[in-house]
Amino acid sequence: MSSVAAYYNGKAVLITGATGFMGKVLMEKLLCSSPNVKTVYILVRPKAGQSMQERVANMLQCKVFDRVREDYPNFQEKIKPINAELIQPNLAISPEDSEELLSQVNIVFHCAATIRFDEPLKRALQLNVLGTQRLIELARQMQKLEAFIHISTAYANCNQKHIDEIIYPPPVEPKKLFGLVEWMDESIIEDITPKLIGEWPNTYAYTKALTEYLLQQEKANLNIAIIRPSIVGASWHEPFPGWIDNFNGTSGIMIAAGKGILRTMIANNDAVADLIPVDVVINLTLVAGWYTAVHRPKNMMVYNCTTGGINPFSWGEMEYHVLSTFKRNPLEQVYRTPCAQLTSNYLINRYWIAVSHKAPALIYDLYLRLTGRKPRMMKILDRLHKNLMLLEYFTTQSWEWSSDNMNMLMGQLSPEDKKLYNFDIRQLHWSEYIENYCLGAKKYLLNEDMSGIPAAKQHLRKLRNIRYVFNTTLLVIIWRIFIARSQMARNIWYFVDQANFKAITEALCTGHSGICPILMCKSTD
Ligand SMILES: CCCCCCCCCCCCCCCCCCCC(=O)SCCNC(=O)CCNC(=O)[C@H](O)C(C)(C)COP(=O)(O)OP(=O)(O)OC[C@H]1O[C@@H](n2cnc3c(N)ncnc32)[C@H](O)[C@@H]1OP(=O)(O)O
Ligand SMILES: NC(=O)C1=CN([C@@H]2O[C@H](COP(=O)(O)OP(=O)(O)OC[C@H]3O[C@@H](n4cnc5c(N)ncnc54)[C@H](OP(=O)(O)O)[C@@H]3O)[C@@H](O)[C@H]2O)C=CC1
Repeated sequence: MSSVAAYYNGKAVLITGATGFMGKVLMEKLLCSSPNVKTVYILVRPKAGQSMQERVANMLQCKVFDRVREDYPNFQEKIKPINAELIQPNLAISPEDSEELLSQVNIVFHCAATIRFDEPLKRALQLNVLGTQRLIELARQMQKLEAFIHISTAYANCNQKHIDEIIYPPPVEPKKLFGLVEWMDESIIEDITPKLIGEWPNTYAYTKALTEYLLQQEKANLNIAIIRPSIVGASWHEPFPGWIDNFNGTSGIMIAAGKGILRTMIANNDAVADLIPVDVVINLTLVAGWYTAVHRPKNMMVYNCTTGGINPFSWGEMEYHVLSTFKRNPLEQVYRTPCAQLTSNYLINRYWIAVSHKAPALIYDLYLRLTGRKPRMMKILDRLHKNLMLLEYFTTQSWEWSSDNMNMLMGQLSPEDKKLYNFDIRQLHWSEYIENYCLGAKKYLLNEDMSGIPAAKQHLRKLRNIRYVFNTTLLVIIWRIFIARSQMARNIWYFVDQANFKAITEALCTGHSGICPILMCKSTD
């Protein structure tokens, strides 16, 4: 029997952020690998007019739970949702629920966070930093707690070029900012945000750095470990290849490229695209939970969970594999044929934005207007450009992360555990992974069926023909304008015309055509 799986059997586990991308995969893997886990408590808030119960019922219908549903049809009985809101005092957990958590929970996985790069600082502080502080306060009172695992990000310390598995002190004490959040007006906080976040590219990475430091300060006798994944992508193997459920980071950009909307973006072709499959992160997280609880390391362990130093992959390679996959397996009703390029030159990028993004969008929106429909392409582009601008910081630079603790953890595993909780990314074949990722985005994000590929290819052919006709018409119009305005152009045209006339007459007389069909002029032989 696997030691890690055996550890979780009979344990009560608390997960925050269980309705999110990583939380769902964590819950699924836990229930699948340790079906005798005692209880999985999940902190869930009501949202978008749905009660907590409705949200959980909907979530459990999700495809990601197909495997566990098939293997353990009663898995839902293990899940106990708790109404909670991380930005409220005491997490807004009722006294009864709180009592149950305090007496039962053995291990906490803290995944909840706002991951938006444009989150106002006040909200990011309230949720990411203060929310964690509140959870730690709760954890301190848990009588049977064995480990507390916090999910951070590999980019929390992106102001460093080489990132070790240690906690870096932030420029401001997190607790000093709590007061600010309480009394200062939101608009004033907005105004001073650039000054406060300093070298950090956004409020997300900044608050994640503050949270790591806070955990170190608040640790006391708690057994805490921090997991720092880089850019989390679709699953590699589990629960099935290519599973993804959001448009964050890479996924939205991939789809925009596949739809033919994205033609140019700022990125360094040679910079490392530090993508990590979600199942790798979750396997490492579960193993770290076991290790923290069983071995109780003296110092708080930090696990950088990245690929760049072990199995590097660049943005240039990413571009190649994404486009190649979408050419072979097109998305439905694409706007234009997928064709895009990465450039680190801002001028060239601006040029292509004007020529290849905005001009066609204006024409398309005009066409929609003329046919009585609502124009939408410029709106989509505005959103895409905003998104790209926020990601630029990450696509133009490379970082180095040490991964000694991840390697150490691997060394602790039995062959059986290594298989069951595989996080050995040396085995990852990028071309295969990216292909599955793109197909996963097609199937699970856009709900497109693979049987629609022949029709999608037909649509691509139609677009190609439209492009040929459009380009030829444009060329003729430009040439006509040129001829009308330039004597030299008229002379060339006259010369070509004469040459063609001669060639045709000769051919008619001799029965042999020496005309070059492309240039429509006589070949030189
Ligand atoms: C040239 C060939 C290209 C080949 C591919 C190359 C890929 C390059 C990718 C580069 C990626 C670099 C990523 C670096 C990231 C480093 C991150 C560090 C890792 C982390 O620790 S954190 C996790 C990452 N966090 C994020 O990624 C958050 C970034 N996003 C945001 O901050 C916000 O989403 C953003 C960008 C401000 C946009 O906000 P907004 O405009 O308000 O839109 P929403 O995201 O709220 O979405 C609203 C709504 O629309 C749906 N949606 C979003 N995108 C698409 C899409 N492309 N197609 C269809 N629908 C989309 C979205 O799901 C929402 O729907 P709802 O129903 O939920 O309302
Ligand atoms: N995705 C990525 O690329 C990376 C993610 N990470 C980290 O991994 C963790 C999980 O990320 P991911 O799953 O992608 O993020 P998601 O945005 O998919 O999930 C975030 C989760 O946090 C919950 N949450 C947000 N606000 C609150 C609140 N006020 N009260 C209670 N719960 C709340 C959300 O609940 P609700 O459904 O109610 O909104 C959701 O369950 C985060 O800590 C993130 O920083 C790290 C590196 C990369």
